[in-house]
Amino acid sequence: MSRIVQCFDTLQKTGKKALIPYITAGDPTPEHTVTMMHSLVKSGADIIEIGMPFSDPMADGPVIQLACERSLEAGTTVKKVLSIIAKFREEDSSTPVVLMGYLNPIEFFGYQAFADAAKEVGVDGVLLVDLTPEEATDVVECFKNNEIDLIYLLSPTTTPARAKKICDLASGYVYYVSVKGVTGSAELDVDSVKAHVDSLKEITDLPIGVGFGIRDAKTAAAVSKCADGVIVGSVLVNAIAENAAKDKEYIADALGSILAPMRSEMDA
Ligand SMILES: O=P(O)(O)OC[C@@H](O)[C@@H](O)c1c[nH]c2ccccc12
Repeated sequence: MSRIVQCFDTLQKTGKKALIPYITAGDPTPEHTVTMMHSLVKSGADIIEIGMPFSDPMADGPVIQLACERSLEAGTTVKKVLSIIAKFREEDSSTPVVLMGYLNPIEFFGYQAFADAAKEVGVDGVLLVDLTPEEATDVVECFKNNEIDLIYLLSPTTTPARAKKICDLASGYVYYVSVKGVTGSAELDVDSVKAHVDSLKEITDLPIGVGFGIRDAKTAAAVSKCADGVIVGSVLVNAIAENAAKDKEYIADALGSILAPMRSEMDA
């Protein structure tokens, strides 16, 4: 059983929902990330989504675009991201880690080489934003052979037929994007999310995580009532930006103080 499957299994037994924070690896520098990851776990994260910085992050709004810029500026490479995960694993062997990224840098690294290295350092899942189910086959094999879960995005505009096709390829969980648009959106309509998640539940048994536009504890709790997990990115990344000049413990605490209230409100 993969760490991700196990995680959702345990949560389900205790009636809890997954809290999945996102940060960009290497933001503001590669030296910061591991400390931040441990702080996120301490503050209630069940799974951590780590972004691999990319120069042209099409699905990201300004907050995460700038995080990618800071990270690339600080010299973060795919190799460096993998070494960050290895370092995190020295002290945490249980929290699932999902690497999120765009195909270009990974294609350059080599899909098989990347999947092998990701497995080696303890990555549990990958979310490749621009990997379409049509072109997925050989790429998918590289990850499947390494027992790495492939997380796919479903959006409000995904047709039921396509959603079914994607869910059949996916493992671990599926990621329902709550709004049309990019990361860091302001508006999320809980009723519409609930309706979409309910209809996805009819076509898949995989857990459903919901992300985009969740920035406070109240919204996190409301969304967690209608899904299996909530993903929170830009509000954390924004706190990194605001405190980028401070030391890493300070930033790690700042992240914890955003995440912890979400955890308590979700569990209340
Ligand atoms: O930032 P938000 O609105 O809280 O949404 C989470 C999101 O940032 C994270 O999951 C993510 C970062 N980059 C992405 C690109 C595509 C899909 C998802 C993502």
